[in-house]
Amino acid sequence: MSGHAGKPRPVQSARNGALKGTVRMPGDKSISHRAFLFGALASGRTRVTGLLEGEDVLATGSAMRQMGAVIERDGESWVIDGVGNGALLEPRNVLDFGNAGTGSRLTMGLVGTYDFTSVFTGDASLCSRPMGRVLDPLRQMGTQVLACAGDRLPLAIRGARVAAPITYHVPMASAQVKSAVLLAGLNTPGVTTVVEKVMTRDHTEKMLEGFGASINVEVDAMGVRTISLTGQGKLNAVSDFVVPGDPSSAAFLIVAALIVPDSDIVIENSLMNPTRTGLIETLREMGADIEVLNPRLAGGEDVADLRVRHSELKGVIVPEERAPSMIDEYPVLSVAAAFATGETRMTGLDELRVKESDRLAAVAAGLAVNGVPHVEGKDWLTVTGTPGGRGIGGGRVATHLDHRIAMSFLILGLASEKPVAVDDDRMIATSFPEFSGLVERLGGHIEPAG
Ligand SMILES: O=C(O)C1=C[C@@H](OP(=O)(O)O)[C@@H](O)[C@H](O)C1
Ligand SMILES: C=C(OP(=O)(O)O)C(=O)O
Repeated sequence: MSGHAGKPRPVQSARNGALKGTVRMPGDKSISHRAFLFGALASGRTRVTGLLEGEDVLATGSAMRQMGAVIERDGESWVIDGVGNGALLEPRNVLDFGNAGTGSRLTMGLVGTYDFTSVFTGDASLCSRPMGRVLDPLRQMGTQVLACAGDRLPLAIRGARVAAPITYHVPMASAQVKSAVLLAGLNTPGVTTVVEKVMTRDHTEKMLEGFGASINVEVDAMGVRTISLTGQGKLNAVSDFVVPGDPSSAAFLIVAALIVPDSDIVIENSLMNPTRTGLIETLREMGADIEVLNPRLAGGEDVADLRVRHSELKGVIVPEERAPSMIDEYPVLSVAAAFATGETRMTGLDELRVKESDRLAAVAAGLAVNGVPHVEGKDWLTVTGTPGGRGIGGGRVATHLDHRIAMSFLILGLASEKPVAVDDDRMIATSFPEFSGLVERLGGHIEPAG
C-alpha cells in the first residue's frame, strides 16, 4: 500500500520576527488534477503551465498514463497527448492515489462507465475515507463495485457495456461528487444531469466547457444549479492551459502575515474564483488588512496578488452557507481565531469529518495541546482568541497524515508564546511542496523537532 516510506519527520516553529517580502503561489491543486484528467482524455496535445507538482496531482498523472495518455514534463510546462473521449485503456496495474481524495474520486467517476476493471488504492488516510458518495451514483449508472469492504479503498470497479445516464441530486456539498458524476457522463450516451443545492467550486464545469464538452448550467431563483452534460461527444485539447496559483495554499501565508506582528507581505498569483475566496471574506470581517492588487484573468479565471499586513483581529460568526467556498481553510482560520479578540464561531462543518483526517477533531486536539480555548461540537467549532498569543503554544500536534493540519499548526507556532511541534511534515508535499521554502523566503523558520 502507498504512503510515505520511512519514519515520520517531526518539525517545529517558534515565535518569529516580522514576515516581509514577495512570494508567488504554485498552481492550484483542484485545477491541476483536472488539467491532467481532461488533457489526458481530450484528442490532441494540451500544454499545461503552472501545474502544481504535488504528490496528489502527480498520482493523477500516473493513473492517466496507465490508461494510455502520454504525459511528459517539458521545461516549465507539461505536455499531454490525450487518448480521445471514450478511448481510455484498461489500466494494467493498481491505480494508487496516495493521499488524494480528489484524484481518486474524480478518476473513479471517469473510468466508472468503461467496460473494464480498474483497481483503486491509497494511503492509510485515503483508505479510511468514504467512497460510497461516488460509488452510489455509479451503481445507478450500471457500474459493478467489486472487491470492496464498506465502500472504502482498496476497491475494484467495472462499468456496464453501455452506461445509463442519470439525474443525480448531490446529497452533500461536494465538488468531488459533482465532478465524478459529470465525468462518468462523458462516456455515457444521452444527458447526465447533476443538481447541486449549494454551489461548490466550479472548476469541472468551466474546464469541461473549455475542452469543448457539451455542458449546460442553469441556476434557479434559489441558487440551485442544474448541470447537464451530453455524453460521448468529442473533447478537444487546449493548446495552452494556464493553472492559476492555489488560494488554499496562499491561506497559510495570509494567516501567518496577519498574526506575526509587523508583517507585510505580497502573495502573487492567487486564484480569486468566488467559489474559493470564503477565507479572505471571513478574515476581512475579522479586521484583516488584505489588499487585492492587480486583478486580472489567467487561464479563464480571476487571479490577483494579495498584500497582507499584520492586523488586530476580532472574533466573528462564520455563516454556514460560506463553508463550501472555504472548506479546506477552516484549520488555518482556527489558527487566525486563536489570535483574535473574543470568540469565532464556525458552523456547518460536517464535511470536515471526512477529509484527510477528521479535521474537526484534529483541529480541536491541536488547539487543546497548545492551550487555545475552544469548544468542539458535532458540526461546529468555537475558538476564543488570545491577542498577542500570550500563554499559547508548547504542544506537539498529531497530524494524522493531514497536510492542512501540519501546515496550520506550524503557522500557529510562528506567533504563539511557546514553540509548536507537529509529529510529521512529510505529507505537506501532497499539496504544497514549496511550503517551508516560501515561509523561509518571508523570513519564517521551520526546523526539525526532537
Ligand atoms: O473538487 C475538488 O478539487 C475538491 C473538493 C473539495 O472536496 P469535497 O468535494 O469532498 O468537498 C476539497 O475539500 C478538496 O480539497 C478539493
Ligand atoms: C480535502 C483535501 O484534498 P483531497 O480531498 O483531494 O484529499 C485538501 O486538500 O484539503
